[in-house]
Amino acid sequence: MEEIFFMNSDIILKAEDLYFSYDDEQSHSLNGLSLEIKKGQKIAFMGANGSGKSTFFLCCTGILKPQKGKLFFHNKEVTYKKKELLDLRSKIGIVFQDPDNQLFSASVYQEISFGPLNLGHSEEETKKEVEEVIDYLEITPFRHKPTHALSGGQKKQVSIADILVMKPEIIILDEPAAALDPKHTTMVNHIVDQMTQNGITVLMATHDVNYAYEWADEILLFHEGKVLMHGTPAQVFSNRGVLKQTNLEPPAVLELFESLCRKGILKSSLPLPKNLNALEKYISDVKINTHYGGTKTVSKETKKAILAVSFGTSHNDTRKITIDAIEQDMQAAFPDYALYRAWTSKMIIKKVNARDGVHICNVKEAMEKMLQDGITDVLVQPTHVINGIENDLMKEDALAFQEQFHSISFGDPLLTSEQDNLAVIDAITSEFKTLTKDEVLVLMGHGTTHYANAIYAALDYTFKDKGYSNIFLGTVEAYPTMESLLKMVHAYQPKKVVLAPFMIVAGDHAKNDMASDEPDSWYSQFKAAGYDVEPVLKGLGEYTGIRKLFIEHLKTIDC
Ligand SMILES: Nc1ncnc2c1ncn2[C@@H]1O[C@H](COP(=O)(O)OP(=O)(O)OP(=O)(O)O)[C@@H](O)[C@H]1O
Repeated sequence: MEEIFFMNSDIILKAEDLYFSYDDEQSHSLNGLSLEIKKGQKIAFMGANGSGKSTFFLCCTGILKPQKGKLFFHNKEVTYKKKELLDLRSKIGIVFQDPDNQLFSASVYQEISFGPLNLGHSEEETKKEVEEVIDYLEITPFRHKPTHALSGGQKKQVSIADILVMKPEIIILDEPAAALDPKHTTMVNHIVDQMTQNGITVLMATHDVNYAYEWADEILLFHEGKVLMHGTPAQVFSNRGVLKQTNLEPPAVLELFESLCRKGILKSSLPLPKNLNALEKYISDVKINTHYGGTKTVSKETKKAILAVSFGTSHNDTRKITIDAIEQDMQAAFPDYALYRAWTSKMIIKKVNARDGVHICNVKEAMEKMLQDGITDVLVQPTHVINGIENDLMKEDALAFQEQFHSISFGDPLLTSEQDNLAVIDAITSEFKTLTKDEVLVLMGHGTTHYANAIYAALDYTFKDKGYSNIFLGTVEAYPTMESLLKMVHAYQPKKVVLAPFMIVAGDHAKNDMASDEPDSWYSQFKAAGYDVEPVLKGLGEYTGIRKLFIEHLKTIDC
């Protein structure tokens, strides 16, 4: 019986623990590979030579059969039975790196018509399909040449035509620009763009970091036959550790952007530029405009708004005294501005909607709402703690509306400058004035894989530098970890540990990971280490000093 699994309907292709060996299991070219591909996405497969990308592609099209593991296409397990393979190959097409491995007919027409005829299409149908693709891929000028007499670029066009004529759902391109000159590379890239616009899912193996960074929705980084990391191009290319491990360099535009930030020419709080044009725009905005973003011609009437962007929380108790309180302070400080709210966590928005019937806008929806309300100038103030992934994505979403507003300006997240760090230390120490020398305060930050995570360890250091040797800052998801905190607290030898969230709200993490009785909560772990432990369920949004700092960030951009 066919095995049908429940999966997210967006997932078109899924690999589960695939193993493949070319040499009777002496070595594994696929080594427990698992991945999921969403429909309509542009996925770049990257990684060192020999990391298994092509082997995976050959398994997807049934040219190779994995020795272990499962592959699903549209939720259905690929069984590699002969009958099924023909159908699979008409839906998942592969364009090989070397066209000579693909083209085997004498003429261009014969070559492109082979697939449809093989699928049983009539001569007439096939002719129509082939002519369409010849026209679409601009093959007409060399359509009468024998295939062996074509140039490398022309052969590539024909090998793409071979696949496109089958109207596949997924196209796999194995280094499509390899050995092509810049003109033909641009042409192939253009064809790829058209394919994705037409809803085809494109999987592309490439070593071109600059192209992948700009083109892909997601990068899958292969290493030794499995996926080492996957994520948006910004997430993957910000992780220098994994790039080094997979022999990749960061894209030039990112290196240049970081260098300009280090020199103080650009603010590192800007979203990562997607390409050289975006970077150029940042640079030209520096000269002419302290804001960047809005390009719409100034209208006589301006209508200003603040968009307060938070991660969000499903805990109404903490929301009222943190996010709501911050927004109330913003409104009080800027009475002439309309105030809008957006949250960035899709999961929380969904949860609140289902539970309370309340719809909270995401950033895009809030921008659309402001447009409808006739807002011309927007100050976007995140309540994010650090300049991490959430903040970058939020800016990308807001800037998608760049052309429709006169100006869009962004306030910095909580911890952006040296002064911010000192102000946050002040806000926290005034909140915990009664802390004695026998007691330590351990703060729980969120933590992220983004390089901005370094701020947590830096702030922990600054607490000590400013004389607060009994205040420690760790994170629930990254470094500094609970393990480091236990060591550091142990070295201090306190009588009591006070725990508090270093997050805007005292929500799930504070209630569960920090303060609950669960054996792996921070409360239980410090308790088990022999300390008297007092959790304080107070989000940073409740601290007057923290709310004040967000208002100052807003005032900095309102000029
Ligand atoms: N036909 C083959 N016979 C034996 N071993 C092979 C064969 N093809 C690939 N391999 C081995 O399988 C491993 C994975 O190779 P694969 O071609 O899948 O990597 P890749 O990530 O596509 O590399 P590249 O970036 O160089 O195209 C390598 O160790 C390679 O030597």
